[in-house]
Amino acid sequence: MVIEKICCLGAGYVGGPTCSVIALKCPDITVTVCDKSEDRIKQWNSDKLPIYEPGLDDVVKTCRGRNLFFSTDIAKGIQEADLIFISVNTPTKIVGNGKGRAADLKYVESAARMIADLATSNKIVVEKSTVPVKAAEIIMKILRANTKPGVDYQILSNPEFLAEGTAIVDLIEADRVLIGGEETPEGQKAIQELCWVYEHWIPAKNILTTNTWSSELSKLAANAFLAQRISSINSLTAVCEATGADVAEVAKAVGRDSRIGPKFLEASIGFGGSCFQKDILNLIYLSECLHLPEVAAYWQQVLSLNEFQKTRFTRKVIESLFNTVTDKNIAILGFSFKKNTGDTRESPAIHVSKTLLDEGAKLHIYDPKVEPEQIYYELTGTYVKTEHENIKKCVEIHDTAYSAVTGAHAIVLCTEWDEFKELNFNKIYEVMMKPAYLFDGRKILDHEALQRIGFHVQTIGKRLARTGSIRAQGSLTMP
Ligand SMILES: NC(=O)c1ccc[n+]([C@@H]2O[C@H](COP(=O)([O-])OP(=O)(O)OC[C@H]3O[C@@H](n4cnc5c(N)ncnc54)[C@H](O)[C@@H]3O)[C@@H](O)[C@H]2O)c1
Ligand SMILES: O=c1ccn([C@@H]2O[C@H](COP(=O)(O)OP(=O)(O)O[C@H]3O[C@H](CO)[C@@H](O)[C@H](O)[C@H]3O)[C@@H](O)[C@H]2O)c(=O)[nH]1
Repeated sequence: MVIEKICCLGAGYVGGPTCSVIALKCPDITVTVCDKSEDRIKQWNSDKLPIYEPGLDDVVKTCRGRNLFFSTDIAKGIQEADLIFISVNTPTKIVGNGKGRAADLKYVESAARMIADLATSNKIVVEKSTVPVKAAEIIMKILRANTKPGVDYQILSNPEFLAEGTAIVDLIEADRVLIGGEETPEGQKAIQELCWVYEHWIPAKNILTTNTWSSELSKLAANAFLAQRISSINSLTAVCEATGADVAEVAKAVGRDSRIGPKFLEASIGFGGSCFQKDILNLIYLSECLHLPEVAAYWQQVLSLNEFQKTRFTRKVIESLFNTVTDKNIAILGFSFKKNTGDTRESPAIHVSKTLLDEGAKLHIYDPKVEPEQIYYELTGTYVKTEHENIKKCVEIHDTAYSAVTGAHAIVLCTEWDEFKELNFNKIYEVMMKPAYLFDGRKILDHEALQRIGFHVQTIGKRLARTGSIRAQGSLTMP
């Protein structure tokens, strides 16, 4: 089979950018991205795309209407396609068996059932969503139990490794593409067909093929390893603050060992995003189901350390502000889980903001890409506007960082947006309450320069020397 038409179920952070890049690099293939959400598809077809991702607008503008289409007509998409990506969400279960840990596969299952109902010709079905090991078996069972005469399915696993904020570059210059399939001649043929799609721009040596279960597990393993590095360096921040070591210096020295490498060793207030926690919980649940409590406990510690880090940082803020933030104005700079995305899922800024609100603070939040409604949603758990009225009494969303910090007792920097490095802190110091506190949760500012201006500065993994101009009002170190 030559792949002429691809359909993708799920027009989210993965389906949208991935298929846009496939359309860009494969002008001979027609790509249709389908979603059951009319609103989302309307946005993909508008000038304001539903997600912010550097470079995405240009790719979509080049291909949309040419060989890239966004549609709610799932039936047509499925029927016409030779190959179907399943890129639906796989959140952590919130009820029932395995709640709080297992992945909820209801959207994957419903996508498989739609394909089974609607397909009238052979399909290669590709699991792109992140799933527990053996999830492809569920898709296989549903499809093969409902096969119509003359329709044959091959199921592949092709996990996605893009990171938000760098998705387009990650897709175009992928370190590797991973494709798992059945160890049968038909399975191997399907793998080769998907390889052919990627070979339009990915060197063949960077396309790894495995069996289905290795592919599924590799995705969980990659995220677990990445998150483990962050928890490892974050665990040392507490040691640095207590001893006078500087975590940036430690990370540099450790990362120079070519066996360890320098990437993903940035200490922070903790990792966020929709993937790390969810996928490690998934791995923990899998380990428990396989009666491997030691393995489960090992990965659980990566998550526990992350919670500890978020709590430790927030406690530091409160303790420094004389152990009370009641009625104090706190400016929160950055609300997304990392720079260059408007995504707030599991953002550490949510933990910081909720804790400060519980302690009675008034928050002034600024983020260059997160919509106010999204911030209110994260703080209330609902998009119902009338339910936001209460929180609006203590949370104000600002259009600029300067407006957010005016009259603030403290600034808490939660996301490493580049524009925060360019702020005029002399001007900011003037408009803040005194003593003026600044907590840099991302280690991106020039702390010595801030101290010279007069700020009381605290950061992660480094005990800052008190300069002459500083009259320390709170404890500078964590217990
Ligand atoms: N966000 C990332 O950076 C990232 C990276 C790699 C892998 N992943 C994985 O990819 C998957 C998708 O993640 P995401 O962030 O794109 O999720 P998302 O929530 O942004 O998008 C999922 C979309 O699927 C749609 N959908 C659900 N069921 C559907 C159905 N039956 N038919 C059509 N559309 C349907 C939803 O309406 C939603 O728009 C998850 O498994 C995630 O773990 C995410
Ligand atoms: O040294 C670091 C690197 C990252 N982070 C934080 O870790 C979180 C996740 O960052 P990142 O991994 O860059 O973004 P994600 O979009 O969550 O991407 C991860 O999760 C995706 C979904 O599975 C995978 O595809 C990617 O490969 C994997 O990097 C963010 O809060 C970052 O601020 C740190 O604190 N220190």
